[in-house]
Amino acid sequence: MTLWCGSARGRERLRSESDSTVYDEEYKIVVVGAKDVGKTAICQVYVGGREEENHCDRLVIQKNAKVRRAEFCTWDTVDGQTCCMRLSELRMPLKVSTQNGNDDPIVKSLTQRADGFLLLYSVTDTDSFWATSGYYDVIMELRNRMDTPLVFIANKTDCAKQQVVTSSKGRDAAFDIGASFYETSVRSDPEGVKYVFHDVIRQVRSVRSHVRSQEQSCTRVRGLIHRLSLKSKRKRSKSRSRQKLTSSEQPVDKN
Ligand SMILES: Nc1nc2c(ncn2[C@@H]2O[C@H](COP(=O)(O)OP(=O)(O)OP(=O)(O)O)[C@@H](O)[C@H]2O)c(=O)[nH]1
Repeated sequence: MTLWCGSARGRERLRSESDSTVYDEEYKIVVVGAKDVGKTAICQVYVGGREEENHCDRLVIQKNAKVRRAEFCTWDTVDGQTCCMRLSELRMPLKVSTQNGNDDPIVKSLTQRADGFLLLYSVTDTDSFWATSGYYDVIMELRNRMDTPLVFIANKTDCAKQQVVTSSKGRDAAFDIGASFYETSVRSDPEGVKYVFHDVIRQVRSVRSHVRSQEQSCTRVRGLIHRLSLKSKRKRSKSRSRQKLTSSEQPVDKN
C-alpha cells in the first residue's frame, strides 16, 4: 500500500527546508481526474523541471483500489515570489458516501485543506470528461465554499486523431463551474504545464489577498469598537467621580 520513491537526502532536505525562510508561501494543490488522464504525468513534468536543480522531492504515499494518492513537493517562482508547492494527486470516487471511499479521511482532509485544484480529463476519453462533473460535485460538497481556485484541463491534445471531446465542450464545462480552461499535452507541452500551475497559484493568491483584506477590515472595526468602548468607559468613570465629588461637597443637613 505504501510506496516510496525519492532520495533520503531529498526527504531530509524537505524536512529541514520546510520553514518559511526558504519560501514566501506554501500552496497545497490537488490534481483530480479519472484513471489514465495524466495526473501523475502532469505532476512529474512540472516537478521534473526542478529535479536537476535539486529543488524537488517526490513521494507516492498511498495507492489502493479505492484511492490513489501521490505527493510531490517542489519550489517555484511565480511573479517574483518563491513558493513551496505541495502537490497531491487524487483519484477519488465520484460520490461522497461511506461505500465508495469518499468518507476516507485522507480524501476528505486533502480536499478540505487544499488551496486549489487542477481538474483533468483526457480529450481521448469521453468518460473522463463526464467524470469531471462528479469530481467537481465532490469537491464542492466536501469544501462547501465557492471561492475554490480551480483550473480545468483538457489533456492529451497531441492525440488529435483520437480526440473525442471537443474544445467547445471543455470550454463550456469550465465556464459552468467557474474555472479557467486550458487544453494541453503533458507529453509535448511542458511550458503549458507550467502555465496551468502558475494560473492556480495566482488564483490562490487572489483568494488569500481577499481574505486578508477582509480580516484587516474586521480588525479595523474591532479596533474602533474597542476604542469607543474605552472612551465610554472613561466617560462613565469620570461622571461617577464627579458625582462622588459633588455629593461629598454638599453640606450635611444636621437636622
Ligand atoms: N499521448 C499522451 N499521453 C499521455 C499524456 N499525458 C499522460 N499520458 C500517458 O497516459 C498514461 C496515463 O498517465 P498517468 O499520468 O499515469 O495517468 P493518471 O491519471 O495518473 O492515471 P492513474 O494513476 O491510473 O489514475 C501514461 O501512459 C502517460 O504516459 C499526454 O499528454 N499525451
